[in-house]
Amino acid sequence: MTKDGQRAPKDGRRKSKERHRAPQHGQRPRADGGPHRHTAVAARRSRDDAYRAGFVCFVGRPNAGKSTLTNAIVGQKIAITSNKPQTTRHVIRGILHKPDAQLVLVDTPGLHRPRTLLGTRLNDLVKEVWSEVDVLGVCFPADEPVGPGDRFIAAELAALKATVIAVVTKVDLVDPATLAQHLLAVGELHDFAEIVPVSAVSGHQVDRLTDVMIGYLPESPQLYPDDMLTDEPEHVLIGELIREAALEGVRDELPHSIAVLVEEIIPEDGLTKIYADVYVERDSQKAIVIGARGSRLRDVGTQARAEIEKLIGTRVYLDLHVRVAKEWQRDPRQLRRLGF
Ligand SMILES: Nc1nc2c(ncn2[C@@H]2O[C@H](COP(=O)(O)OP(=O)(O)OP(=O)(O)O)[C@@H](O)[C@H]2O)c(=O)[nH]1
Repeated sequence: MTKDGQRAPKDGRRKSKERHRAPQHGQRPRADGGPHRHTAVAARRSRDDAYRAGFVCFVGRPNAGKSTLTNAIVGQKIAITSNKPQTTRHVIRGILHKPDAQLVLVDTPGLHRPRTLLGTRLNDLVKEVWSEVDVLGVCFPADEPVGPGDRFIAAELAALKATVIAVVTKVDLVDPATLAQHLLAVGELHDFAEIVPVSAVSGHQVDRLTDVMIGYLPESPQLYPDDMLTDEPEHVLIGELIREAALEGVRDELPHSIAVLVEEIIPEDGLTKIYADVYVERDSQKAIVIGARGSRLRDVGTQARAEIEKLIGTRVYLDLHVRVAKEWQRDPRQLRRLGF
């Protein structure tokens, strides 16, 4: 990036290729799983046990712990997490492979009362996913009392065809008596098929939750190849890692104003060059993200680069550019451009 924020000419840069192509959520993909599929799974399966596969979605109010739980189940950092509500914007899918089952996790933004066009789009997205999955895990954080946000979600559950399970998250943060009371309060919200307390941080009951959810999946052939952990395109995952780094330590109102668009990914010998734009809504926000003499943006770059290197396994050169897209959360054209 040059001093006035302009980029060098784009000559010679190739557009990135998406690594995996897979069907949209809810849509059954090819039974042969495409070119990477191993045949070993079929052989491992015992003839008596039905193989189960299907889609599971965690829902819940913002900050309920959905992304952390998704990561704990899939065992790799796929959905980004942060302690700011509404971090998750994209539907990100993690895939858990077991000898007798395949559990496909769809991660959604928290459902909330919308205040902007972005809010409305996010809620529509959440409901679209709900109508397509086999199991819905509604997350209730154990360290916060059941409140209006939870009741708002519970009221939306009645008409669904999916099996609805209550997941009481973050149980490591409360004592047994508080947990017991919380479980009772949750039980009164809806006629859940099961109520499972878990801690994604300590790992407590994560395996049990997985088994419970698999039990409610339909009998089905394997849906995805054995080695696939997510079918999100690489540029989306990279954009999310940059956004996560940009959210670190900024003022509370800023997270909702940050969006990231990865423009180009250029693999070279052992090095991947990544060019990305960080969008904010106002000039004042741009100054915050860049920091004094660019110090903050440098930190964001350093942190994001380390995470991206873990994800793609090569050294990374990261070029970040901060741009202002005025009021992008309310502007349909801008929202489309930013992928919403
Ligand atoms: N102690 C503890 N903290 C947790 C646990 N699960 C999540 N958290 C923390 O809670 C915060 C929110 O977690 P996320 O997984 O980002 O929540 P989310 O529901 O995906 O949030 P949105 O993206 O806003 O919808 C983060 O700071 C997590 O580290 C848990 O089991 N124990």
